[in-house]
Amino acid sequence: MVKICCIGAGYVGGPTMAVIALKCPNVQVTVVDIAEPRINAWNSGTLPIYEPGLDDVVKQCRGKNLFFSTEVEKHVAESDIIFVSVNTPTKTQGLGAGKAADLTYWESAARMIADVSKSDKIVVEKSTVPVKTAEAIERILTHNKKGINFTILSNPEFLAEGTAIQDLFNPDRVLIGGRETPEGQKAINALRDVYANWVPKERILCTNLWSAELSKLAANAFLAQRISSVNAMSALCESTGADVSQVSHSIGTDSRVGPKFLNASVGFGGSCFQKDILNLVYICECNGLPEVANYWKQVVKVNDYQKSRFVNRVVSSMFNTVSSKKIAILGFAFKKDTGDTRETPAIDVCKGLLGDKARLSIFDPQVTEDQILKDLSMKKFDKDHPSHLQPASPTSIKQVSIVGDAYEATKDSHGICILTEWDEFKKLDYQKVFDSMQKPAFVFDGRNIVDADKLRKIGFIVYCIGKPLDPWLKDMPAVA
Ligand SMILES: NC(=O)c1ccc[n+]([C@@H]2O[C@H](COP(=O)([O-])OP(=O)(O)OC[C@H]3O[C@@H](n4cnc5c(N)ncnc54)[C@H](O)[C@@H]3O)[C@@H](O)[C@H]2O)c1
Ligand SMILES: O=c1ccn([C@@H]2O[C@H](COP(=O)(O)OP(=O)(O)O[C@H]3O[C@H](CO)[C@@H](O)[C@H](O)[C@H]3O)[C@@H](O)[C@H]2O)c(=O)[nH]1
Repeated sequence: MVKICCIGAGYVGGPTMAVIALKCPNVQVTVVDIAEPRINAWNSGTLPIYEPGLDDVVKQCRGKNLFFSTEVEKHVAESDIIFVSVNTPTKTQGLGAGKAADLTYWESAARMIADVSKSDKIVVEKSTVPVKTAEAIERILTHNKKGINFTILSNPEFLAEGTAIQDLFNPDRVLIGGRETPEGQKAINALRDVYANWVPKERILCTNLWSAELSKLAANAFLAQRISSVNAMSALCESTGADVSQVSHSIGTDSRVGPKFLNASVGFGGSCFQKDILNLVYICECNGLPEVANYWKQVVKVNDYQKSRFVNRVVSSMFNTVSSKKIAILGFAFKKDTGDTRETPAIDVCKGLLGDKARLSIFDPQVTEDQILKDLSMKKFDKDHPSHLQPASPTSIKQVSIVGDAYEATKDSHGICILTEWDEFKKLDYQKVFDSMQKPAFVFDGRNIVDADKLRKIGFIVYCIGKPLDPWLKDMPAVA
């Protein structure tokens, strides 16, 4: 029986390995992590991450051919294939701080693999890493060879949170990169055989190591670039009376562009896009390509601009001050169907409004009070580091309250900011909401999910990203 071990039981390691276990009953899969609470949660009835369909997959194979353990060294030593799916966050200190990937966790995993291994291993990069990382990892693995052969593969993950299970069941492609040597090709074939249990052959792409590593960064850069492009257009739409949804639709019907991933928003979030683009920028700079670096840097800059534009719109619409006004924040996760808040635009929007002395009442159906308070007190980039490096307990913030439903959040408020596209926010009784609010009552829809005309009929002043402006909003001072 092939034995797989995955180091890192996070958003990628957990779901990915659960699906491999489900689809390959003849493979034994063990997911290991140094974080004991996380492993305990994987072994309990309440999984550590919220992902539609995940509970069901885990229930079907946990205890049969899927195991979660903190005995990292033991399982690494016993396995044939080792996936490494640890964090690769943005460096916060030292050379490349604020841009380069922090490979501390990867390096310590690689050193441990080298130390405990007693038989040949295939080591698979599952984490997103800078191009050429495999070369460095190879050096670590072979520094004390003991006659063991380590073959390194790059197998980046393309799942998106909220749809992880569906993405893993039916991936657009699985990418495997390896050395162009007989050992490299043999390792590629071994991993291809695992995926071939459920992924059609033509969707398993095999490349050299550097193409696979770079393709992951390039894929995220291209995806994020689409969002920044449409968000840049949204600003122009608001100035001209064009409607960004109509513009997106018109562009997306060109089969060369395609219709997906063209929704204007308050900005993209999530643990990957910003981190991976900054990493790409750093790699370009290190390779003496400042023009290429600046091109990609602009994608992040436009995203920051979109978030501050949103805050400015809220403040300027409300007589240029939100001081002491209650603002309801509906949604804090970076997208719907996840409880993940890493790099969520809600953090920057809330901090911006707090900077103008607003009182915030925040509701998200999947994010806990502790998490929101931690996020609002944490420094940029700290969030993606393991929890033992984060503030132990959240500090309460005077102007912020976290509430249990949308009606409580909006009661007596002056304005509502919709920051996550949860389905339940589309179905609220907006007449009831309006009746309970201060007047004039504002809705700032950062996800373009409400029926704006219906809300206007009720009496709201409504702002939607990239849509023709209400007369009220047009008359307010220009937004930077
Ligand atoms: N989250 C996503 O949607 C997604 C998608 C594709 C790729 N990725 C990439 O996958 C990687 C992991 O992302 P994630 O979201 O799963 O992160 P995560 O923080 O949810 O999980 C990483 C886990 O690794 C553990 N860990 C760190 N060092 C360890 C060590 N030395 N030994 C054992 N365990 C260790 C941490 O405790 C943590 O539980 C990152 O490189 C990320 O860029 C993420
Ligand atoms: O048209 C769109 C699409 C997305 N978003 C926002 O973009 C962010 C990222 O969304 P999404 O890509 O769906 O989620 P992630 O889980 O971050 O997945 C991305 O990042 C992963 C980590 O690398 C990759 O594996 C995935 O392929 C890639 O889609 C979220 O804030 C979305 O709200 C928009 O604003 N407009």
